[in-house]
Amino acid sequence: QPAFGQPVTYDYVVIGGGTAGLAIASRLAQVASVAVIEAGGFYEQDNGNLSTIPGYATAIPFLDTTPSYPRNSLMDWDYVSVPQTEAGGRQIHYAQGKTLGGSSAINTLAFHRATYGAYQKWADLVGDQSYTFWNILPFFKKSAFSYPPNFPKRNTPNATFTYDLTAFNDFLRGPVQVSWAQWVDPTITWLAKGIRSLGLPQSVLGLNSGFLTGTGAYVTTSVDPCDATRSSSRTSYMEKIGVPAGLQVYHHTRATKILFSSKRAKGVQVTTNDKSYTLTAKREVILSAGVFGSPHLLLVSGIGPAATLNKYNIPVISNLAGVGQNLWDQLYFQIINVVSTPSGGQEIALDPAKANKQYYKQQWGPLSSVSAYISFEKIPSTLRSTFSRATKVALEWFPADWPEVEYVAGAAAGPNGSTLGVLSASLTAPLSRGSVTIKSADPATPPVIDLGWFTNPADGEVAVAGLKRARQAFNSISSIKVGPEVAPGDAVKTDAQILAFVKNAATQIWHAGATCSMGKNGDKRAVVDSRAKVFGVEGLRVVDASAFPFMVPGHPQSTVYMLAEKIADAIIKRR
Ligand SMILES: Cc1cc2nc3c(=O)[nH]c(=O)nc-3n(C[C@H](O)[C@H](O)[C@H](O)COP(=O)(O)OP(=O)(O)OC[C@H]3O[C@@H](n4cnc5c(N)ncnc54)[C@H](O)[C@@H]3O)c2cc1C
Repeated sequence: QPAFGQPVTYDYVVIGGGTAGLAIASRLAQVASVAVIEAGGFYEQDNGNLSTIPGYATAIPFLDTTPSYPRNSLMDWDYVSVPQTEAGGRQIHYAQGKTLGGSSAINTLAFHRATYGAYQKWADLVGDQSYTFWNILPFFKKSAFSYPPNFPKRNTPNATFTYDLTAFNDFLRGPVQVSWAQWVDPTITWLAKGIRSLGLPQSVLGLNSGFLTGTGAYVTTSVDPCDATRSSSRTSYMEKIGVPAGLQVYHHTRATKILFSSKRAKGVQVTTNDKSYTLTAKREVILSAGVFGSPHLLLVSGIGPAATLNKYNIPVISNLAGVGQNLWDQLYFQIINVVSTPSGGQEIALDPAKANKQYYKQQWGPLSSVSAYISFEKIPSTLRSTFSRATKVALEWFPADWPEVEYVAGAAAGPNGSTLGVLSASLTAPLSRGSVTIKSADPATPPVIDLGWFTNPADGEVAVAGLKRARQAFNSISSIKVGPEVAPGDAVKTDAQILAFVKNAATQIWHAGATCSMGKNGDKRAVVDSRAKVFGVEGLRVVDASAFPFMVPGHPQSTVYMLAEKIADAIIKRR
């Protein structure tokens, strides 16, 4: 690191050493000098095994979504939303990784791609056909390497599958390590059977070939199968492929303002240990601070709706109405039953020493795995017929292969050594929109986050149908159910009761995006063009989940990596 506080100049200054930030920085640093500014540090120190060991991915305490969550401010931004008026007035703690690796260091590791239709929609919306599935496939392949399943080690004959050998280009050996769980939770195999009973067969290709709707599969995960540890953007882009010579990482350093000379981004004001200094960018500033951090930093730097900027006496650099708007989020709710089948959570709770031994000696057992089975569908006609006309019309915006609901089969330790079977549903075509704005010009004041949950009544209608389908799936395997339903509970029967339940119980699945949406010039939601360049200024791009034009169906991390690779390639080739 250069002498502290010295003005330093780089070709590129990347704000945020998260999922997208480290990926794009690592590629650019092979041909140029690059500074990465990251507010957090090293997750092995600040979150220990909770981040590293796959089996703990869903057990990180600060993923609690209530405002009284146990804090770990070394790792998390401590974002809490405004009360969600249509979701029981609840305030939601929305965890976001603050560490090298960003949210890829705390996420739940599911790794798959969206659909042909979704990426075609992206291409059409932004007016750039380089975003179709076939055109972005090379960047998916460049970012991630997939190992074939290890069936002998998996040793679960009722959880075998076929997959698409061509989905990953093993020859390119992308840095993110992707694999199928080497240990399968027995309860999940039962729940998978329940989901299949809905008429959603197991896919022969898996979930990385552009097809999701109407099928399901054991999902690939961002886990390195060689040592059964999390593959984050840091272990992959900074360690697996080596730290490129041109890369300088400023960790524990916060970006407080993007600096402009006239309309050109020329650097970033940063703070380390309360000391402020400037990093100058000869070519570009790249903003990768995430779905909440990126719009927040744009706003305090003078890019956003003029009315908001004027209110806080922030000089307007670019009047862009879309900054912080168009927040997409996927709501998530669960059917929970005590079940008679064994589970990983139960095994860990009953005999932690055995689970530890299996993990450390064999890289196997419940701690080695997040072995979810995931399925997607459009709500079938029998339930769809109950939708209002407005909901049916609104859902027509989504392409034919874009699912409306995702089902995830999971399991957890229950009370007194029991197992809880968890079948969740989440809305993959949400129609409510939230926003991110500011209440102060001071970058240290947290942004105002309104998730907008259930503000479009269509989401309530789809959620009711989704919950009924998940319950139907669970009831098809009633032989493993023990006692009454734990959640929502047998008393929750009518549509009105189910709606009240989901509004009060739904949480995020942490897939927020699109707050600095990509789009065509003139589109009032658009903040960046298809090359991720911010409208109205020079030398500034936004590259992260905030720059998506919408949240893709399913789990987005593979698409975040793809976008980082695509924009890095465009910058390097000057396209
Ligand atoms: C709990 C959780 C579970 C999830 N599960 C899954 C899953 O199973 N599968 C999946 O595909 N996706 C999952 N996701 C979503 C996925 O991880 C995110 O969409 C993705 O990681 C976002 O990448 P990003 O680059 O946009 O932001 P991030 O990875 O969050 O990176 C933003 C970075 O910017 C830094 N930063 C922000 N502001 C500043 C500043 N002012 N100065 C310096 N640094 C700053 C942050 O500290 C962070 O490191 C999950 C997310 C979470 C939080």
